[in-house]
Amino acid sequence: MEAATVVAAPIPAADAAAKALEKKLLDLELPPFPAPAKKAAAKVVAAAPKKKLAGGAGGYVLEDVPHLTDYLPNLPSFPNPLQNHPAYSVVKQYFVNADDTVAKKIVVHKGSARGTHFRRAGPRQRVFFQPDEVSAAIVTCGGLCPGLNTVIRELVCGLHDMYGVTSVVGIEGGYRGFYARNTVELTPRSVNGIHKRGGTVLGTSRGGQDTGKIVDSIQDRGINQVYIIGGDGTQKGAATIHAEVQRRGLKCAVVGVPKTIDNDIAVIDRSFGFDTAVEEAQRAINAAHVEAESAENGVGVVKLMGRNSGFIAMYATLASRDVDLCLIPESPFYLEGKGGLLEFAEKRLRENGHMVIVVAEGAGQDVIARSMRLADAHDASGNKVLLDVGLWLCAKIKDHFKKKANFPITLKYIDPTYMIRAVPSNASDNVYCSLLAHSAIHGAMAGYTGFTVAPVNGRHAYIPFYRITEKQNKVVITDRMWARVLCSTNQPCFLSTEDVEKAGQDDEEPIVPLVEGENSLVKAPPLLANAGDGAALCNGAA
Ligand SMILES: Nc1ncnc2c1ncn2[C@@H]1O[C@H](COP(=O)(O)OP(=O)(O)OP(=O)(O)O)[C@@H](O)[C@H]1O
Ligand SMILES: O=P(O)(O)OC[C@H]1O[C@](O)(CO)[C@@H](O)[C@@H]1O
Ligand SMILES: [Mg+2]
Repeated sequence: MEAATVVAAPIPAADAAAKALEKKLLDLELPPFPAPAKKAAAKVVAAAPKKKLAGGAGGYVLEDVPHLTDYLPNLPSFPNPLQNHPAYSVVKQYFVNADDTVAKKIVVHKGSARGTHFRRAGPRQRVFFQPDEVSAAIVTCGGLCPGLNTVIRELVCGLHDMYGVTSVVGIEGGYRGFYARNTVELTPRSVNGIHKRGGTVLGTSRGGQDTGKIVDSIQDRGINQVYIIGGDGTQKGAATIHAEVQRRGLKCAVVGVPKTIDNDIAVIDRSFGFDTAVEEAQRAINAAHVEAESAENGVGVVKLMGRNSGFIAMYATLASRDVDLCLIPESPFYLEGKGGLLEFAEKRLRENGHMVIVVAEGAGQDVIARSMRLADAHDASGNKVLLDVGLWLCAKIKDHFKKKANFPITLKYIDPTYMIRAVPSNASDNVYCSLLAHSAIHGAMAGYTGFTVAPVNGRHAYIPFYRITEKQNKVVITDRMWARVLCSTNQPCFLSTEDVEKAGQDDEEPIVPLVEGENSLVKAPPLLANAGDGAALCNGAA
């Protein structure tokens, strides 16, 4: 049977790109590998994070967030209007205790230190803004993510319904909208129903982060609460805005709401929209499976988002159970030779007659760059522009089987990357977004600033910006979750002992020494073979 490639919209452009890529791959006269282009210098003021740490008994550490009174000591406070709110006044213990904190690590050992804690999110007895004094602004930055509109809606409605705030504006088109665009008035009426739509009603962008101009705009417009919804880059920008607001002595709370479809923000449990994205990815995987099953030696390849972190691919694989091979940025792989991807594909096709491959867009970038000898390119925010691993992989697989006698394959490529992030959020993400927005509002009203709000071990917490931005959240390939994936797909793990050691170096928590029969297997199995040998960690397991 003839091998075929199906690429999702826009079909003509993608088809042309696929052909061009295939031609490049097969071209042996490659130009010399050029020096990587220098990353464009970010036009931002570097934030100097001032850590607010407090110690306690038993190795307890509170990594606290800034408060407006840190630099405006004489700010008056007022009773929280929620005390008289018909809905909330009947709730027993509605206000959180002043010293409630949330533990970062909840699995502890007898005698281990209590460790890092964050300030618990929620309404306080006293607030530092009168409702009619608040002038709030909301901005969305970076890529799209299901749930952006829900967060916007709940910020507007929450400010209005809980605290009686009526002055809320939207900043259009991301950070640059602060100084390049007019604001748009947001009312409960104007945002009603937007949670049923994908995208962001405010628009978004990358680049254009000019801290000086943004804070000028905040100051000129008299904005005193800024809600900044965005990913790791956005939160770094928010940190610089907060630093500048504080330097100018403005009474303005700067609040980050973490958004990332890739789930690459550290510390937090998961990001909003992630659930929806995984659910949507199932539809593409199902389609790939149906196509693959219906053809002789059918191969379905699905590319999912995940620039540096392969969480969507990992969870979509685990949820689907139809996937034979999951490739993520954190786990290097190789194609040729014993234990390589092509050998595995051949084996799986001989056994099952079809296979499904899920590949995160950031997987295998080094391998592709080497084979194509391409230079690095970056987007307006300084993020690396990725090479299309999906098209590359399809070309390699097709090429491999073309050379095999009596082994025709039918390959279908599905690229739903933008489809999974453009959909509206599902029910559980909608609830999550609402709580997130409410926690953000309570924090700002209580005078906290310079923080990101998110669940940590199931409890909402206020986390200092530096904690969120110092490191990206990545799939730990030496962790149980990735082992579960390997066990479910029975794919090779491709790792050398060196790779495993390197992966272990990033582990944040010290590894507890293994005690045979307690926290380790009684008899350690031969874990991994050398690269090139490629024996799977979980091959043969159920
Ligand atoms: N180090 C930084 N300091 C200040 N601003 C930054 C920094 N990195 C990125 N930004 C700004 O933050 C905004 C969003 O950044 P970026 O495009 O990287 O998306 P993101 O917030 O990381 O979201 P995602 O990656 O999930 O799409 C851009 O306007 C960008 O200029
Ligand atoms: O094409 P855009 O809008 O720059 O976004 C693509 C990137 O945005 C994300 O969705 C979020 O960072 C990544 O998964 C993806 O690489
Ligand atoms: Mg990012």
